[in-house]
Amino acid sequence: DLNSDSQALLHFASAVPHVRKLNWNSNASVCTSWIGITCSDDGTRVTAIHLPGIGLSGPIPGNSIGKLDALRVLSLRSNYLNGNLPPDIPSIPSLQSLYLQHNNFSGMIPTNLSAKLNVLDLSFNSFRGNISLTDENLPRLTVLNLQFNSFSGGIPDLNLPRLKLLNLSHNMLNGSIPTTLRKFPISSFLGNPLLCGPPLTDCSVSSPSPSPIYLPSPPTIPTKQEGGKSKKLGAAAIIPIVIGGSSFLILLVLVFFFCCLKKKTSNGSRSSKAKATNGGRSAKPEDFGSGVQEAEKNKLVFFEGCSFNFDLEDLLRASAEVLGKGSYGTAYKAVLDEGVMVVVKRLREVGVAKREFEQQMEVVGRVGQHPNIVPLRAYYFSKDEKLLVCDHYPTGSLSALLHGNRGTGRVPLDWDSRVKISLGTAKGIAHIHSEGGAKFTHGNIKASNVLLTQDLTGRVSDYGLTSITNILSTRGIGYRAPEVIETRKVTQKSDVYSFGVLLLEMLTGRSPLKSSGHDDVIDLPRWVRSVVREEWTAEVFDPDLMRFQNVEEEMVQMLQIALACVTKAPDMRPTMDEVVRMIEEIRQSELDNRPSSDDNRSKDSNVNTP
Ligand SMILES: Nc1ncnc2c1ncn2[C@@H]1O[C@H](COP(=O)(O)OP(=O)(O)OP(=O)(O)O)[C@@H](O)[C@H]1O
Repeated sequence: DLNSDSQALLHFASAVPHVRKLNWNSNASVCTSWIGITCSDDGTRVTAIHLPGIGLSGPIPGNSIGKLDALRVLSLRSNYLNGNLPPDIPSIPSLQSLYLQHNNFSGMIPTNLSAKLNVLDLSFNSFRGNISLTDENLPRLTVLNLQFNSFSGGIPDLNLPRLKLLNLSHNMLNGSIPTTLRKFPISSFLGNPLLCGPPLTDCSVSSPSPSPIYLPSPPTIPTKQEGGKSKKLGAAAIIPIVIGGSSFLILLVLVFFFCCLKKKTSNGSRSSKAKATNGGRSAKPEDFGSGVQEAEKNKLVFFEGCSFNFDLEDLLRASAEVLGKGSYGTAYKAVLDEGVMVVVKRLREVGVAKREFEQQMEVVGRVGQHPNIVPLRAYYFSKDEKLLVCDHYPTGSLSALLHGNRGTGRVPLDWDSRVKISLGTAKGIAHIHSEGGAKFTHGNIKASNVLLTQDLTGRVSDYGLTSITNILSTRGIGYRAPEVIETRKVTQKSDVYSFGVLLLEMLTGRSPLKSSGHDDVIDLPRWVRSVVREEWTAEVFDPDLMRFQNVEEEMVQMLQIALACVTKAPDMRPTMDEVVRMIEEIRQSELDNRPSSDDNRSKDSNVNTP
């Protein structure tokens, strides 16, 4: 009964030290006031325990939680629990979901498991021995996550018809992957150098090459304070910088004079045709057509499949509004005669010749054919003007949705939408990386470059511009990987870092850029790591997210992914394909275990959720 449940819980709380004090006391109601406890509808039994990241440490005593024989969900993930898992816990007959990831449990998995288990997540622990699971004892299993442990031996031939998500990666498993499990993706098995067979390399190949291993830093494990030291430059480095800098300045002044002179003499140029407004004011000096010469020779180049029916003349006649000034140039919203809205980006400082520009546009056009990418519709190149044309997205960017309109009527972006946008964005970047070739990067991943469709699908914009403009966005500095700050070279791994910062932004609700200017930058990864080090992970999350129930587990999983992406060493970061798979796993378990996150749900309506 409820009394014996509360006695067992008090025994657990007194035996297991915890940093964050639990408010469990025998005088208060277990069901309505004890933190982390959910009861059955009639309030007679404890059905779920959610105690993620509260600094629980040491072993769990037997005869404590194991006595809660109406328990359906147990989530003790992201603590410091260690020792063997008491066998009476996974064998609780009613247990459906067991989340113990990111602790330091060791020993073997107990053999007697609840036949009702639906989710078993023991990942990121030190469990060892064989994976002693059988079909018979787990007929309902849909999620099995054992990644990052020390399991050894062969994988049992599990025929689990309901299993949707399997992750055995990064263990010490060997032998051939059973045929029943070969339908799972390669990511389910990576990081087991002695494992072979589809989807890994064929077993006939003598020694399968070890797959790359990256170790995401678990949020509750303290890491060393990051060195904030700045390197001093020696004279040998300063002299070329000074000489280079001065020559560049002189060149700039000359170019400026030349441009002024040229402008004065080019009367009657097309610029007079363009009507541009900026919040109702004329924005003549900013007209995106002012550099267009000999329009008949340099027509707009449309990409294949583009259904737009306008030409350069129409574009230059359109009324335009400045959307914003970015590092690569100014973006205008242009309304064409038929009411069609497009965005014209006027590039500045294009550092390549026409041929190279066209080649890059070919790649950009090809890469843009994906549901999570803003396709480029057309471009224009002449000596004095370079324009890119794409669709206008009235819903705006992720940045606007997260940080804009902080007033009272504001509707915060809910968790499910954030997961959907993150997954879409990750897929878009992964596509850019695979379709564009190993050297092709986005180079400027940030929340204002993730545009949203009406149904909140994330689409990545502004890709592939770093190589033609030779500009590193100063506005994106808070998203920039540490190695890019040193080398000024963007890579696919630096895109992964920037995406990690974007995930942190989405989780914390904090922007890595302060609106007051680009010098004022928050180092989000450093801030998050420091809060996590203080052992209270929940503090990092956006207060707007805290009102959605039963999403903490997913938020912590997403935080793990973000922290893996912002690992300092580029090689240790996952690839974007891996990131997509990791987010999909969250999405999948979310779909399997939880109705959508709306704030009206009753506390007990989804006890199957961590
Ligand atoms: N196609 C579009 N539809 C709607 N809004 C857009 C579109 N393209 C850009 N924007 C918005 O216009 C503003 C200016 O965009 P722009 O890309 O020029 O600069 P940025 O993203 O702030 O910086 P950067 O040049 O470093 O990418 C941003 O707020 C961006 O979200």
